[in-house]
Amino acid sequence: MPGTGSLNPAGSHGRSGVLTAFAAAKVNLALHVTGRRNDGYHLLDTLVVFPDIGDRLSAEPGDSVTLVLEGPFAAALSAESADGDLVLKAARLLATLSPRPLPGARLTLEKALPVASGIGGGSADAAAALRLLCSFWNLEPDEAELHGLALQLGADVPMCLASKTARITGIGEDIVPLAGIPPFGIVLANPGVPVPTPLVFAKLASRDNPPLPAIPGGGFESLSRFIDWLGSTRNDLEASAIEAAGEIADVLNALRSDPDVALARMSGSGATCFAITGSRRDADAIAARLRQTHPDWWIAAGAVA
Ligand SMILES: C[C@@](CO)(OP(=O)(O)O)[C@H](O)COP(=O)(O)OP(=O)(O)OC[C@H]1O[C@@H](n2ccc(N)nc2=O)[C@H](O)[C@@H]1O
Ligand SMILES: Nc1ncnc2c1ncn2[C@@H]1O[C@H](COP(=O)(O)OP(=O)(O)O)[C@@H](O)[C@H]1O
Repeated sequence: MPGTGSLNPAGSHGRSGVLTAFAAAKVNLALHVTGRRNDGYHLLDTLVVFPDIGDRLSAEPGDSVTLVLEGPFAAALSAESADGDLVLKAARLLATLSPRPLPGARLTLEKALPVASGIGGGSADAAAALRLLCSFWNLEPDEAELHGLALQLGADVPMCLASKTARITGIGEDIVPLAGIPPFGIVLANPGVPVPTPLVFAKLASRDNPPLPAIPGGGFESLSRFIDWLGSTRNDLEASAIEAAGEIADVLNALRSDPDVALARMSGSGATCFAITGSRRDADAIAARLRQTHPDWWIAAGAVA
């Protein structure tokens, strides 16, 4: 089921011998940059959600570990070395845990999320690969060991391994699941410009910003209360991302001009922006309108449960 696949440790069985997992997009509803470590990595305070919009990974028996890319954004990845794909990197790293040789796995990635776009598609794929191959190879690392492997693959991979609404601090490793956020619809829109994450961090004007405001202990009693709270938060990477790719401002303007959008902001280091709506139905309607005016943008609608 979309939205939960990468959460499902066992993956789900399809046709015989095939395991599948869903790799949900990661959306930073708020992202504060609060400092910088000595190694140059930035300290974050971020609230992430995982809508039912994402990639799909499957594994079936094969002679060796191979990856086939399919789907709308397969070409964007094929241009890069297949060896460098985070799915294969995750497979190689996981295999180091096994004292015995492991059987081959023919992996297929249905790449639906745009690449290098601030919604952690590669990180979600890597996390899905870890979960899926644990099941495929009958490996049972404990959660701490898996978390350690995930962090070696990228700062965003541990949160994608959890794939649950959470407040994240550190560089991405300190994960506190958050309950009490009402469900909402979401629209994702990307103008088709890849934005390299290191460039956006490098362009930051300020690296010591205040953390997220307090989150009410009992959660938010309504979506409008949650939107009010979000209104007092920021994405500290937005200005430097817009400096790198001015199209992001166009996406934000287009989303904010729709009367059914409650709040619009950039996710991660961009260029994907999100809009929060009252329901999935509103999100579908907004996405349909946006496709009329911007047929060249990648636009997806979904929900956060
Ligand atoms: C900005 C965020 C917010 O969730 O999302 P994306 O825009 O990538 O989706 C993440 O922190 C991105 O995490 P991820 O994409 O896994 O980063 P990595 O591959 O580990 O790092 C790529 C590069 O980004 C910079 N980087 C990344 C994370 C961080 N906390 N501080 C950094 O300075 C570093 O220059 C690093 O070399
Ligand atoms: N399966 C994958 N999907 C996306 N990107 C990948 C993948 N494997 C490796 N990468 C590399 O990771 C980089 C970051 O990708 P991605 O996770 O999509 O970015 P972001 O976190 O900004 O959305 C890409 O530029 C690409 O070179």
